[in-house]
Amino acid sequence: MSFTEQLRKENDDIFQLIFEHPFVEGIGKGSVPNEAMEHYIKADFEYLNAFMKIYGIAISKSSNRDDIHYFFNKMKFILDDEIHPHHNFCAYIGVPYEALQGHPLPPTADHYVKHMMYHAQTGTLAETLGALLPCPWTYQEIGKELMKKYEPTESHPFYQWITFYGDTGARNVTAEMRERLDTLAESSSPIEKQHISEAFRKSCELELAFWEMAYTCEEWPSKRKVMK
Ligand SMILES: Cc1ncc(CN)c(N)n1
Repeated sequence: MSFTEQLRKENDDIFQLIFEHPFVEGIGKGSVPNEAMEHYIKADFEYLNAFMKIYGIAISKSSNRDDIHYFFNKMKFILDDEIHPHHNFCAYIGVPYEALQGHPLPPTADHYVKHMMYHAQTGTLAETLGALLPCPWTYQEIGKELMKKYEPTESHPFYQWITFYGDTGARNVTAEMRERLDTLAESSSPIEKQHISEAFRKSCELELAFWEMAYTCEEWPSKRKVMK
């Protein structure tokens, strides 16, 4: 079993909880409360901005052009392609995308991006990938699960979102990241592998928490607007 297969197996409990989450199930059924969706897009736009900055940190840790090229392409994927699922959600709630950009992150999303930043700043490239991998992997599996369970057609309100993550483009993002991490893990020490596993599990937890954050429209306790 490869290192990332092992990670997937150890964290299957969280993957199953994600598939069952009411926000995710709502995408499959074609009905999610507008406020939850708006909360999700606001947080996810800024989350993906932070994700690209972490790719930037990963570039600074890269030792060859192949790695630099890889992270550069993944950044492009977020900029050019991953806006489509956001547009799908915006169309559903009838709010312009621009109105949902530039908002401060709610606590859970804030925690998630800082968790990834921490591993990127203090850990190796492999540890950084361990913290990043649940992002593409959980969504790719959500897309696959929803396609299998709901067999959406073009008239489904979230057809674009589901097919985007269930289709080959998103599958490749996960496969390529797994391949890189598996290669790096081959020369990682047991303690480094431990750090990668911990970073991976916490990111899985935070993926689940992100859906809950959006579904419950989580705010900072004081309700006062926080600075970005
Ligand atoms: C929080 C989160 N996790 C994952 C993805 C899919 N890249 C996303 N857009 N947002």
